[in-house]
Amino acid sequence: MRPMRCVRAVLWPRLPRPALRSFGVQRPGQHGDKARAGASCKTRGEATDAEAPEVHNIGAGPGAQDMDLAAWSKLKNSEAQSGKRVGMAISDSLSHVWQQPDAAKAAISFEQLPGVSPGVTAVLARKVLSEEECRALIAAFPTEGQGYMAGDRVAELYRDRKVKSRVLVNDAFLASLLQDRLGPQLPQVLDGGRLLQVNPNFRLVHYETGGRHSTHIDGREPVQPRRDEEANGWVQSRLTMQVYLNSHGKDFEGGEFAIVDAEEEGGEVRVKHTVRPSAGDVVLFYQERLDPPSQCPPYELQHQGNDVTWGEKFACRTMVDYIFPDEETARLSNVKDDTMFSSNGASPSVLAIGNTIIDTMLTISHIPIDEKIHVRSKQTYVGGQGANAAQAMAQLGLRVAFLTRLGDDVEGQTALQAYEGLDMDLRHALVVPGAQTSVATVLVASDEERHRSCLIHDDKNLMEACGQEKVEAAIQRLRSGHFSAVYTDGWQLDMALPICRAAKELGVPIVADIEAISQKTMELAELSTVLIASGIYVKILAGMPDLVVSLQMLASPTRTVIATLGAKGSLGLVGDGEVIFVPALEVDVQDTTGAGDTYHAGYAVAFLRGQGLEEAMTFATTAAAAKCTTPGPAVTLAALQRFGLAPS
Ligand SMILES: O=C(O)CCC(=O)C(=O)O
Ligand SMILES: [Fe+2]
Repeated sequence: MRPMRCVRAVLWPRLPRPALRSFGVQRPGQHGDKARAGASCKTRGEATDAEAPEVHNIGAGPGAQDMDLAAWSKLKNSEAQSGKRVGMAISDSLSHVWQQPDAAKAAISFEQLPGVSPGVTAVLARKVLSEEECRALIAAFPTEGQGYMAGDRVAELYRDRKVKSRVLVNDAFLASLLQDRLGPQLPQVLDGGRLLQVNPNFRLVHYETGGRHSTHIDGREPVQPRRDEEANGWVQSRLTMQVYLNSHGKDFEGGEFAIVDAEEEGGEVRVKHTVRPSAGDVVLFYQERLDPPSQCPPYELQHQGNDVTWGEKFACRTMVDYIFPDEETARLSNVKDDTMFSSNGASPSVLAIGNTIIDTMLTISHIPIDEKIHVRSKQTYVGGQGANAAQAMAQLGLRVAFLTRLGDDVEGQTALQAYEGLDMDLRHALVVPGAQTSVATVLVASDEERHRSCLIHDDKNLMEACGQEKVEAAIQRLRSGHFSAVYTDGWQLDMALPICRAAKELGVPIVADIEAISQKTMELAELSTVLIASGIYVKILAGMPDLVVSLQMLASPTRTVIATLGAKGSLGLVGDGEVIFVPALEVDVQDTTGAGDTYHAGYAVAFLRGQGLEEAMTFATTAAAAKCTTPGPAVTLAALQRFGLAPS
């Protein structure tokens, strides 16, 4: 067994890096001669070609005979490093066609693309540009001059594409227009970098019948992060923005954007999903990764532009650049990128599933038996494990949709009002006619014994009410990319499990609590991306007496496991890394009710912000401490503010 470290340093497990993923250099056998024949899987960096060889005098490319790849990469990179702009702008003379920003944004719809490996996210945005805008852009395609490359020259330089022409343009207006329209969809933070810009260097592509772009993965640009002195950071792209300017079925047949799986160079290409593009559609997806855990499926999006079988297809492509604090951060990828796109706002959206229980806390002198006593104080709170976590996540700035069972009684109304006050999305709440909302009466004795007794009432009619419709609706929204994560408190599993199964299939992370052992909770543990449970349940789930061994058994490269240990703190592990211990904070404790649920909420928030294990555990610990300083089961905004976790 590895020794446990009391850690302040390990943020992410040190997984072996596959040799070919070492950064920014030639990847032998992938760009080389062998790859030249036909469709090639993992021709990484293939699309890393912001500079036109002709324009910048780079006399060869990965498809050319007269220069080896290392030389080609070096040249290309030195060009990209210089930040040179290529070609001219095409939107200059088109001011009359652009739509009003609000109307343009209102027309856009988003869907998450299926068929991607877990860990990859690809989003299709429809109607980002209007047909008129697209027509104008096509009409403005240069047919000669700087940045223009005819098809035969493209074929010489790039073995994987057959086009009529390809033109590089530098169009800052078009870039800012796209950034504005897609703004909230673009992850603000990715791999520890901040969104910088939609790159103004576009490649316009004109395919005619027989044209194609065969299987590849889009590379980052520049190949090596570029130092930006002014912004005091390192710049590199992370996302591809593929824009379609005319329509399948109308202007051309074939030519679909296909997400594929190709195990080997020249091997069988399995199509996982195809998009029939229409004018104005944009596909956004994560580019090449450099450090996925070796055990995981490929994280990059292998894709192709299918053969155009009739007509002419027009598309243009650019990328989205991020700025990183240092070169090393810029080089790495973060395995949690499945959280990167949110559908309608800058902050990620979480689907929380779990219990609502209206808690009434009665402070009394002692626990009465066969006697009548007066209550000193009475306070009612909206609690329940799921509710505590959901309310804390909302206070911490996430958009929370809450799937919970409520009766149509006064208590149900109280809960709904509290959730509405936090701006939660309540369309998934299941309000059961004639049923009673779960309630708990907590007796808190102020005598020396300090006994606490809890009386819970769950209405059978409530708990057994069929949630099928709500579950189906939630899954549908999950499929359309609406949620960045699912949180479950481990209860109401008749509804939570089907949703978690769908989330797992889609690669949406699942943060789960487990407080009971059953077939269902064991399945939940298996599905979870982040499993946080009290130490005792971690041991029972692993079937091991030792907590560290239990963590090691349950954790994997794709599953983080955290054991909470009350006032002691928490232990966490991901993959085969080192066990992290974060001690609890010492605070003036008023009430520990809901501290665990608040820890879950804090972890989910930090996780969605892309924080590593220790950082996220520290955040969660602080949130739990903030909770302990206030009475009631749900943390208040004021307490979070006092601990610096929410803006004042
Ligand atoms: O034209 C298409 O549909 C795909 C093009 C593409 O993948 C690329 O330019 O990198
Ligand atoms: Fe591509």
